[in-house]
Amino acid sequence: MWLFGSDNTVRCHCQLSYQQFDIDGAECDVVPRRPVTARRYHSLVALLAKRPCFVIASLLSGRPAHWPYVLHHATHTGHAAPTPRTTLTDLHAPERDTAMRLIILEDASVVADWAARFVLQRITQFAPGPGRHFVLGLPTGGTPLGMYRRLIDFYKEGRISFKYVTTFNMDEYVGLPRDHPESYHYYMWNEFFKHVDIEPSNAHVLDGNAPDLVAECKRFEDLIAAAGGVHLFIGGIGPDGHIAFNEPGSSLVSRTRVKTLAYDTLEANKRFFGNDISKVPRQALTVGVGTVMDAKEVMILITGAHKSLALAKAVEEGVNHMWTVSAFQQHAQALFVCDEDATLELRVKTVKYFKALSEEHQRMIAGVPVHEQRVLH
Ligand SMILES: O=P(O)(O)OC[C@H]1O[C@](O)(CO)[C@@H](O)[C@@H]1O
Repeated sequence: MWLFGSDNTVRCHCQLSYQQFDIDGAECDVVPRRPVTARRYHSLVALLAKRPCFVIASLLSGRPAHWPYVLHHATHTGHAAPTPRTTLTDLHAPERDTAMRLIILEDASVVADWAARFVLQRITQFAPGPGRHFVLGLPTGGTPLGMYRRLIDFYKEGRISFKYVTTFNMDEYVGLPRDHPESYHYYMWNEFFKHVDIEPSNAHVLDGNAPDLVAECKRFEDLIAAAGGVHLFIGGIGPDGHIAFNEPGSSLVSRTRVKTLAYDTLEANKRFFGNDISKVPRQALTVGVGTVMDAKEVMILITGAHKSLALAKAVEEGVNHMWTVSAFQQHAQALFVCDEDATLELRVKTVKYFKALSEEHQRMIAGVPVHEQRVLH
């Protein structure tokens, strides 16, 4: 057995490694640069037990040069060890197809409906129950409102339950009272939580009034880890391409922290504060790009012409910390779900390409088992 670990770390001896580690057959330790979650550790161990050859786990999302991998030598299973001919493509192969999918729908209401159906499918197929919670990351803002309304409809129709769902919200303003109509606590409770059967103790929103904001951010990360990580993180973006409140220039491996909001964000959000920019809180607590990247799957909702430049930067240009949502090009399972208006700055060929896949995209909300959903990118 070549794998050693504890709840918090994974370390293995291997014959193959990547980039900064010795390559060419020399045994070496591969130590992730940060702890892995207990859930990831356990699922890795489970995979090692099942797979005949070897398994690679990406432990830190981001640019390939920063991805440490755990390579499993198959000695303990009695199968052949991987050979040094393993290609970079093999090293990047995830459990399922890797795909950045752009799903282009008619308008904002169709986006809301599609997103809600996607959540319905994911939760239903996961079959949550006691001791088996589906973990959902949630956004606020105008864009996801329609999705929440559809989810409430599904709940009322008896098609979905949130009893065994744990949620983590992306962000919260600093210093805004919890009962302020623009606080994200207030928003989540009024727009969603109070209408469904979620246990309030399972619905986590950062506390922007905590006496120690840094400790609050750490507590939030710890809670996510204790929940076993996020299955599906849903996000919204700002017109400047920020995800959650990861403003332009944020680190693409950032974690939950305090952020000072950019002028563009204050401008964009003043509509919620009587169009008075001075009333918009200057700071927020936000999950980091790295926090969202850790989710198994990410769905980003983008509607309206005012987000079209951000969408183009997100999917057509390179990964760039000035458009933090572009980081999700490198996520193994990222969906950008947008309306026609948001495609205005995209190239015609980009739009045509992704629209040609729309039949496959529809399968994602049609009850087709996840493992049968192959997008031929
Ligand atoms: O959907 P809207 O109203 O454009 O708001 C999006 C905003 O919400 C956020 O998700 C903040 O919570 C940001 O990403 C963005 O500023």
